[in-house]
Amino acid sequence: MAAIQNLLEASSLFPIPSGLSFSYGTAGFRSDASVLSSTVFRSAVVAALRSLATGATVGLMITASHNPVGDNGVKIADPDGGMMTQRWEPFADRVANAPDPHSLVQLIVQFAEEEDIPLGGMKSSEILLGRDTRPSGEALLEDAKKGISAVAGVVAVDMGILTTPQLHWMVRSRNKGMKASEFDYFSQIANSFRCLIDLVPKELLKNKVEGKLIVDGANGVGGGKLEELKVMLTGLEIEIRNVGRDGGVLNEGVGADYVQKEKVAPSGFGSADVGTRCASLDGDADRLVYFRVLSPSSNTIDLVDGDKILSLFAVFIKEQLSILNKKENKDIASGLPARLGIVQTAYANGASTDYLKQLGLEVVFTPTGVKYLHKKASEYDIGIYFEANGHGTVLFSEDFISRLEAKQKELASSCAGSEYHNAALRLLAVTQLINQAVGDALSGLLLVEAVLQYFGWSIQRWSELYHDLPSRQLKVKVADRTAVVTANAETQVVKPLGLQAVIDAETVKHSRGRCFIRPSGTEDIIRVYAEASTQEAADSLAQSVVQHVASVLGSGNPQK
Ligand SMILES: CC(=O)N[C@H]1[C@@H](OP(=O)(O)O)O[C@H](CO)[C@@H](O)[C@@H]1O
Ligand SMILES: [Mg+2]
Repeated sequence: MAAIQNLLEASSLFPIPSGLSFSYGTAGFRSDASVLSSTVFRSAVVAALRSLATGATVGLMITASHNPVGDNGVKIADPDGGMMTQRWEPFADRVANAPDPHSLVQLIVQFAEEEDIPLGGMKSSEILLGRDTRPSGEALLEDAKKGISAVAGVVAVDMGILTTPQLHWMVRSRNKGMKASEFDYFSQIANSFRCLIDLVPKELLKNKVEGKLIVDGANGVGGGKLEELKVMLTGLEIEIRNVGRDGGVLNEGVGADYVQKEKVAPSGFGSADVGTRCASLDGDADRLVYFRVLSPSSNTIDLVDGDKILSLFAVFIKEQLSILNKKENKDIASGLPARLGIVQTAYANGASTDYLKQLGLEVVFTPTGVKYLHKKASEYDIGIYFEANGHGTVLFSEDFISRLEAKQKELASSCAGSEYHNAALRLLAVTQLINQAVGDALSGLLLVEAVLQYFGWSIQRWSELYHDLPSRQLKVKVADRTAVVTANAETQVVKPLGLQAVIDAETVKHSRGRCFIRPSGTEDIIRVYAEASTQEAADSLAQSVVQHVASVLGSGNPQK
């Protein structure tokens, strides 16, 4: 068949580098950019098959997020704008590692048969392509285009340089038959932000949140995009630094991952910024953390991480729901019942979980990686999920949105402008503002700003919602990280046998001690996380577990 011959010829131009193996991991394939040509080509083939299988538009993003500038990566967005279904990950792995074009094509033909995917070009579909600002992105994007055109019937639409969440948003919008350009993205979030600001209760306007927001763009794609968005915003003063134009290197001493893991101010921030509300994006702008520089003489910060962003959103949404469901609300026959769920991972600070539970909220845990959190959050009417590192969003079920729209209409005719009506309008604006496809630093940032204005809170007041337990994260390089197998949302080691008992024995030595280890899905290391009532105790717990891990698994080399 011509289609098969075509695929065979195209793939023979992309030999896989010898001695390497690729894994779809926590968030797509990532590696040194110089070895990724064949992986990107083959991932594009997988994306094309995915779009034929679903009969819908699929996305392919070239990014390595917070990794160093020399790395790159590729991930696939499913038709709903979320991460590619986990069911296809083993196939993506086999495709990436097939030793030669013949075995690759054989694998594809067999999979296409099993999944009933038409390979002969009888069906047509499209892939939206995006990339971040990495210098290697341009050439890799060309490789992706070749992968797509190797599959008959599928066309590539190059959307240019984008943040990862923009691409996911576009895929989702396209498949819903909605406008899906970058301008549409900016318009939707700028308009819904304006709507939330207009709905700030007048009596609270006097508590106006002081001063401007300063944003660290990680020298990545987010800073430039925020500059474009900024001109469409009213009611917010933003200064953007580390946009990547003045010689700064992507993710080097800057960005959300650095700020969250090192707990220091990014480069370009210093004594002049003490006390100011600051935020940091990661390299592809799907993560967001806030911080405040504490002292003119050091770069220590008060970190306001993903757990606190989650808590802020939870408090706000809970308040709007309780306004709508007030017993004395005579204007509506029934309230607006909603199942609100909070989703965290084991990296969530224990103090945040305690706080959220004290608010009476349902908190559940999943393994690391937004693909797990997102899925869990989508089981609720409103699901709020965040990783401590600042990746997360708020998901609203279709059913809840239609009930909310109906309620809004009902209130508009019975009591327009009442607190009930305003609460419904606020929730509707949140459904428009916060990215429904994936965690998005730009839309998350605008929701944080709108909620701070609503409450009239400074960053300091927000940060005082609860006090983080001191924590420490370390990495250990070991001979084979896959030797570690975990269970219970990664909080327990099941293999190697005996290691969990050793971790437990160290943990009980410390007041409020909590510690777990897991193999990273994005780096060739084991991560160690420890928490305790003092920083010294958290450090010492993490350090001693690092040593045990190294001695059980071989070759320890603790790094921050
Ligand atoms: C501790 C940590 O921050 N882990 C990150 C990191 O995954 P690892 O599997 O831990 O390397 O990158 C993922 C993708 O960005 C992100 O989802 C996750 O939270
Ligand atoms: Mg990222």
